[in-house]
Amino acid sequence: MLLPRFRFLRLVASLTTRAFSRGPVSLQGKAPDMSEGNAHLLVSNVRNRLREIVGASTNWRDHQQALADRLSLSNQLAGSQDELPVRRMKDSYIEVHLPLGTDPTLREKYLNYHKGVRFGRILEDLDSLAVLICYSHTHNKALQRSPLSIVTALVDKIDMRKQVIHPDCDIKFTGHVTWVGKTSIEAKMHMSQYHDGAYTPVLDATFVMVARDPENKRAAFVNPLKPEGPEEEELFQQGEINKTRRIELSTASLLKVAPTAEERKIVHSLFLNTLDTKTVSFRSRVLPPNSVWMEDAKVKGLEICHPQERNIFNRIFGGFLMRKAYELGWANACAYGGCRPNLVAVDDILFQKPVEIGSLLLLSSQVCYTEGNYIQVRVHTEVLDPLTRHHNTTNVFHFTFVTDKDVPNIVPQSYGESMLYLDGKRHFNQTLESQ
Ligand SMILES: CCCCCCCCCC(=O)SCCNC(=O)CCNC(=O)[C@H](O)C(C)(C)COP(=O)(O)OP(=O)(O)OC[C@H]1O[C@@H](n2cnc3c(N)ncnc32)[C@H](O)[C@@H]1OP(=O)(O)O
Repeated sequence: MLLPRFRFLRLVASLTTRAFSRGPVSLQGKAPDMSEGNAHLLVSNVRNRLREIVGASTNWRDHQQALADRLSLSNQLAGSQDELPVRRMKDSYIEVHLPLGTDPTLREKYLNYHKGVRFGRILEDLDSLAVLICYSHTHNKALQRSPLSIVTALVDKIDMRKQVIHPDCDIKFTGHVTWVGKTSIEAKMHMSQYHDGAYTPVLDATFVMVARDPENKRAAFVNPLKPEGPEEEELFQQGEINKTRRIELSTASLLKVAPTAEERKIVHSLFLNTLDTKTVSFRSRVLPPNSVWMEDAKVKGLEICHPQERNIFNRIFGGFLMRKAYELGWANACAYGGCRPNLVAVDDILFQKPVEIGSLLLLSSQVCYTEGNYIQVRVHTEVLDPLTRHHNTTNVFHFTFVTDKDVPNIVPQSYGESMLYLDGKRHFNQTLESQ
């Protein structure tokens, strides 16, 4: 059962996102200008299109040569943002189809055991689409290849509008650039599914991508964006607000500053609830009824990063990392709740460092916060250097799941776990607010 407030917020959100769901808001129902040939593109063609844009190798044995070829594009980078032509939102608008209803072979790739759609696959598609949107925004007709390496920096938010994605109905993705900084781009995407004679919204996603030089070493300028009309102005302003919010959240991170007074009270109350009243000891702890120690709500995994999962810049594809993290997080939520959870939101996926091909990637998922029938899961990934045994964090993922019945309360024991709990609570509250 959904929390009453949550249900109300979802309704508000579906009204506010309706304008976006029609495509770039300034188009007023007219077909977008598809001068770059992105009309009626199939998801299966997106990656090939990306390979063409950057000149990526299709065989691993050629990747060194492809990298060397890209190096020569460095002199095509703009020296400043002012040198680049201004773009409109409709310049980057794309519409991409995933014909699950009409292509049974494709369906097999997306089908899960429970006759639903593998959400991890959708995450991969969204990541590729976000990159294509950014290349459409930065497209320069005079150049055969783009000198820019566009990478995923952040999945700001993915809000589910529907919990069921049918495996046998066609899917449509639309999206475009909504905000631009100097070297970063915000892209919003919308996914809908054809069911009962009409396309209905399934999810809204906001990604932040960063442009780098051909070697993926330094940031590179991107074309400015000019919003047209009040609705595009609003989307652009929202992009500014999102940027400020991200800076504020990062400043207030529990990794940097102490919890607020309110949060300290929560932690202390959790601590008091676990004290053994029979002993006068801070050490003796008792698990309250219908609760699980945080320590017992982890699932871990390992991926060996093979060349097959590389992106167009010969690093591990961000979508692959998201799929693996999502599936681990889902499995953890499933084991924790004792039933099949549904995804409510993906929030604040940070791509801190690229993952090199050949890396040993350790994934660790933790149920970090629960409330009623909601489970907040954090997945942390790090690369292990087997020679030096050094660990390096590459990504942090946050997923909110809902189940049909209330789940046990998660209880932190150590101070570190309490911070994870508070961080999970912050993400959960943010999810509720944005719905
Ligand atoms: C062939 C089949 C595959 C086809 C699909 C292709 C898909 C390709 C997409 C990918 O797979 S990318 C792989 C996953 N992503 C990564 O590996 C990125 C890993 N992270 C990094 O490399 C760096 O953290 C990153 C480049 C994102 C940022 O580096 P820095 O922190 O040094 O950035 P810098 O300080 O130079 O700032 C550059 C811009 O990024 C912005 N930025 C940095 N971190 C950010 C963040 N976390 N959130 C939002 N914006 C951020 C920053 O504000 C600034 O924007 P503006 O110039 O517009 O002001």
